Amino acid sequence: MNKKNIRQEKLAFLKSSNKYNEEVILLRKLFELDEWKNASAVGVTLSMSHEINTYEIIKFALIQGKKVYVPHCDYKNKSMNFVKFTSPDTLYKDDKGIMAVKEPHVINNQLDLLIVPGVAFSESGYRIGYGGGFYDRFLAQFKGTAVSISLEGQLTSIEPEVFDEPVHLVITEQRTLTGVRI
Ligand SMILES: Nc1nc2c(c(=O)[nH]1)N(C=O)[C@@H](CNc1ccc(C(=O)N[C@@H](CCC(=O)O)C(=O)O)cc1)CN2
Ligand SMILES: Nc1ncnc2c1ncn2[C@@H]1O[C@H](COP(=O)(O)OP(=O)(O)OP(=O)(O)O)[C@@H](O)[C@H]1O
Repeated sequence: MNKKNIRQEKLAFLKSSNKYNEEVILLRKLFELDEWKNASAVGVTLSMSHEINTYEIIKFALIQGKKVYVPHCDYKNKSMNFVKFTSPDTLYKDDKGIMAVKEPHVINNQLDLLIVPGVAFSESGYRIGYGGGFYDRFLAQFKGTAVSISLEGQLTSIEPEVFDEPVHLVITEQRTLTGVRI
C-alpha cells in the first residue's frame, strides 16, 4: 500500500476508535521512561480530536516543572518552530484548524524530548503524518530524543523514502519498539 492509502486507512481508524483506555496505558508508559523523567524541555503537539490526546501530557509536564513547547508552522515555507506553551488562554486555531500559541513567541528548538505525532508508524520507528513533511524536516537536524505514541492499530509496514526520519521509540499500549534512529 502507498503512503496515501495508509494515511486514509489509519485516519479512518483513528476517527472511529474510542482511545480512552489505551490512552491511560500509553501516558503511564511515557511518564515511566527515563527520557521523560530526565527531560526539562519537552516538545509536543496540541492534539486534534481524532488524535491521541496530548493535553494530559502537557498538564503533567507543567505539574512536574518541565518547560513545554508546541509547534508553530509556517505552512507556506513548510517549516516548523517550537514555541513556549504557558496557558490555554494564549491559544488560537491556526490556518489548518490546529491549536497554536498566539504571538509573541518564545522559540526553542533545542528540546530534550520530542513527542512526534503520526497517523501510522512502523515497528522500526518510521512514520506517516499528514504529508507536510514538517517533522521529517525538523527531525533531520534534531539532536534530542524522539518518541511516538501509537495505538497498536496504527502500526503498519512502511517503505521508508530517503527523506523519512524515524523516531527512537514507539510506545504502544502493548509494546515499546526501538526505532532505527541513530
Ligand atoms: N496536532 C497536531 N499538530 C501538528 C501536527 C500534527 O500531526 N498534529 N503536525 C504534523 O506534521 C504539524 C502540522 N502538520 C500539517 C501537515 C499538513 C497539513 C495539511 O496540508 N492539511 C491539508 C488537509 C489535510 C487533510 O484534511 O487531510 C490541507 O490543508 O490541504 C496540515 C498540518 C504541526 N502540528
Ligand atoms: N528534509 C527535507 N527537505 C525537503 N523536503 C522534504 C524533507 N523531508 C521531507 N520533505 C518533503 O516533504 C514531503 C513529506 O512527505 P511525507 O508524506 O513523508 O510527510 P509526513 O511524514 O506524512 O508529514 P509530517 O512530517 O508533516 O507529519 C515530501 O514530499 C518530501 O519531498
